[in-house]
Amino acid sequence: MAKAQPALAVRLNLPPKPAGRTLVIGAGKASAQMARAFEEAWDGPLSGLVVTRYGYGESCERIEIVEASHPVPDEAGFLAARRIMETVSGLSHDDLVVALISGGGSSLLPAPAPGLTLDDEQAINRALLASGAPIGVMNLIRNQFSTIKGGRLAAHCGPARVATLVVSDVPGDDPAIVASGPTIPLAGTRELARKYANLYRLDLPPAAQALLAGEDDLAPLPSDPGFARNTVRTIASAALSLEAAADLARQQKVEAAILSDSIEGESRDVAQVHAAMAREIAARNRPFNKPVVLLSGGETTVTLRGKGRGGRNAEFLLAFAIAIDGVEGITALAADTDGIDGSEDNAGAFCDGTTATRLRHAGIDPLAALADNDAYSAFAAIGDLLVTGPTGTNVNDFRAILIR
Ligand SMILES: O=C(O)C(=O)CO
Repeated sequence: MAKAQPALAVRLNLPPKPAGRTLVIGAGKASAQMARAFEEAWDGPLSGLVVTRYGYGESCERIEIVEASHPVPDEAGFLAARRIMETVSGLSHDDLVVALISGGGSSLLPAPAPGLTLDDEQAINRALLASGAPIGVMNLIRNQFSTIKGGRLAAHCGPARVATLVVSDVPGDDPAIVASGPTIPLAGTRELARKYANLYRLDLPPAAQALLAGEDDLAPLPSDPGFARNTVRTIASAALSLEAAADLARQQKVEAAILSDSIEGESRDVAQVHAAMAREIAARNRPFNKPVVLLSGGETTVTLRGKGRGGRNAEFLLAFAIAIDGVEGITALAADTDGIDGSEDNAGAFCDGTTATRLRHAGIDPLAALADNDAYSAFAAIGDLLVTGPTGTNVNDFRAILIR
């Protein structure tokens, strides 16, 4: 067994060792790497189970890693959620549960509420993914349909203490939203969920509609006394990744401007604003002097209208490429930091002022590709996809726009 590293333990801000057992549970695209880091840092006995996306596993010595489906849940996730609940059953006041939570956990931990099936939970996820709703709204709605989300897992751990370590991929870094907060109660009522479901015209299965039409159930509240000893620490976030990118740019003698770590909105609209800013800098040196790199993060959304392939970052970049068509001196990267942009095999893509022309030369009409939500195919055709494979972290979107 590898020797524990106290320095890493301090950096991860780990909880003190308990008098009783230490159980590690977790879910998300970064959870396997978090489990491995935890094993390296923890000086004491432990056991546990975490679930991550297919292909995102790591080899751990003492924590079992299970893989399951994302973004639409499957049977493997369903079984993992059940086993995680069993792992934290019957604990004592002296035990410690360490929850390793990162984005993606919502679909990796399906646990349908009474009256719903896994099929229903899959249908709910598909409806949410196609709706264009921001993640805060999606997860508020998901909470209504789950026996594990919204703090229900933490409630099940009682009377043990729960220490949650979070890698945040949500705009604003509210830890209760990351992975639908299995160990952190989320403020939000069924009435609010109903309103959002109507606003985003969610096509929910009948059993989910019936459940949503009913009264609030007994979801734990943030003020529940059972949570008084629990702690939550965010150990990585978009803000930190943007600051690291800015430092790197400055080392290369390029000024960096962090626009925001929490940009939300329809990808193509967000692209228009970023493109307008980049063109303004390219033409007039305002609001920043060249050379500068504009950095931003958050989570944009795509309202599906077409039948093409591609995630929100490729869609952002296709709209951006159209908006800077022919402009010199602008180069952009947009990617999902977990290594997978939506459901394809790319993290994102690159573009510049020649992209739209190169697409036309390849026989692709950029506007038609955008209308069909087919940005992946477009960038694949000209060899401008960014393919990293799973990165082991997940702090959401990353955009870098260099203006020289
Ligand atoms: O809820 C999730 O799974 C997300 O990806 C956001 O954290």
